[in-house]
Amino acid sequence: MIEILQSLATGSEPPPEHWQQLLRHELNNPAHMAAFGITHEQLETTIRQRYKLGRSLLKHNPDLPILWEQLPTLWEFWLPLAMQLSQLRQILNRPLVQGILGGQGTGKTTTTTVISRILNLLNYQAISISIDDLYKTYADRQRLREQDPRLIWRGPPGTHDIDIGIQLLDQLRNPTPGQKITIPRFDKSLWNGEGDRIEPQQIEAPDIILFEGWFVGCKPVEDQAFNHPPPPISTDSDRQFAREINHQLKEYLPLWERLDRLIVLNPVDYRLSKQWRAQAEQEMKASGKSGMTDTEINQFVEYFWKSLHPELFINPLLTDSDRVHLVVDIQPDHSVGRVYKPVPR
Ligand SMILES: Nc1ncnc2c1ncn2[C@@H]1O[C@H](COP(=O)(O)OP(=O)(O)OP(=O)(O)O)[C@@H](O)[C@H]1O
Ligand SMILES: O=C(O)[C@H](O)CO
Repeated sequence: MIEILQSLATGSEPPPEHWQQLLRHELNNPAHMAAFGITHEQLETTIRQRYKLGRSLLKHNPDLPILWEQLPTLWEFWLPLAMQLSQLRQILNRPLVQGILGGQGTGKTTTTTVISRILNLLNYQAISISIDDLYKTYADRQRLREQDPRLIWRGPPGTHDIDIGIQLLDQLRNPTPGQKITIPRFDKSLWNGEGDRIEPQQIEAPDIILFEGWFVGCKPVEDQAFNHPPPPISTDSDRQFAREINHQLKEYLPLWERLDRLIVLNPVDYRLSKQWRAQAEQEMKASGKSGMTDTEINQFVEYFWKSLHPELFINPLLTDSDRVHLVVDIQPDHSVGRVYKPVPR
């Protein structure tokens, strides 16, 4: 399969046996076909279109080496998702908001970058917005920390400006003709890594909005979930903090109501976030920037788990076919594993 996909980069027409292999590969994965709404009748056309699109993407985006490094992910996930979004956008009479939920380092930024490039080739304008863009300003978070010293870092529910997010999604979903839309932006490197809001971006209304974040679409859970929570929620004060954050999460539901669809990037083990974060910090240090120490990384990632634990808040979504349209398993090397529609339990 990988050799066939490598031919995407060469420009020569694949021989008939390669087409047959691509078709068989898809037919052998009915869950994948169902997830992207590919019927047997459309199979051949879809595969040929996907191939053509992949080839054009590689040709026009030499600055994105990840495309060559991750050809199977491109074939199994990014190309079919972008094709599906363009079809859905065509049916919907307004801009489409795609939510993308994934823990730290699951590949949200990479995914939204690649999907936007593919959508461009399909003549759709896409914009990526992160829940991080809604963080309160540095000054506001300083004040928040004075009131509640447990909020040592940005991140948990309570540290975002939800009203700005609601107004933003409303404007993006129903723009008036010619309207310019102001997108808030956040720079994580300011104030010694604490981050602050920066000059917003002004854009024309896009066709598709990719709204990503580490708890996008998560719902509050029953209070009893905190009676015997998973580690690192271990002390009484951890349990108390987790309960309060769970309560805060209610405030975010109006934001999630404005999503048309939700995808979950689901690491095969949520603890991989630590390893991925450590890799990212090492890369930052290698490029001459300052990065966190291993102890700091552990504390940072555990703070997120103590706020909204993936086992409590993400696992229930994996079988929630009403709210989640696609689950994508992410393997330790970042490549995709299974891609499927949740099956109700
Ligand atoms: N499919 C992939 N194949 C290989 N590497 C990948 C893939 N997706 C992401 N990565 C790498 O993993 C790291 C984290 O990816 P990315 O920044 O996209 O994740 P994220 O979910 O946005 O992270 P964060 O929560 O920290 O913002 C990056 O170094 C990126 O290059
Ligand atoms: O850096 C952050 O704020 C967290 O990783 C969430 O994206």
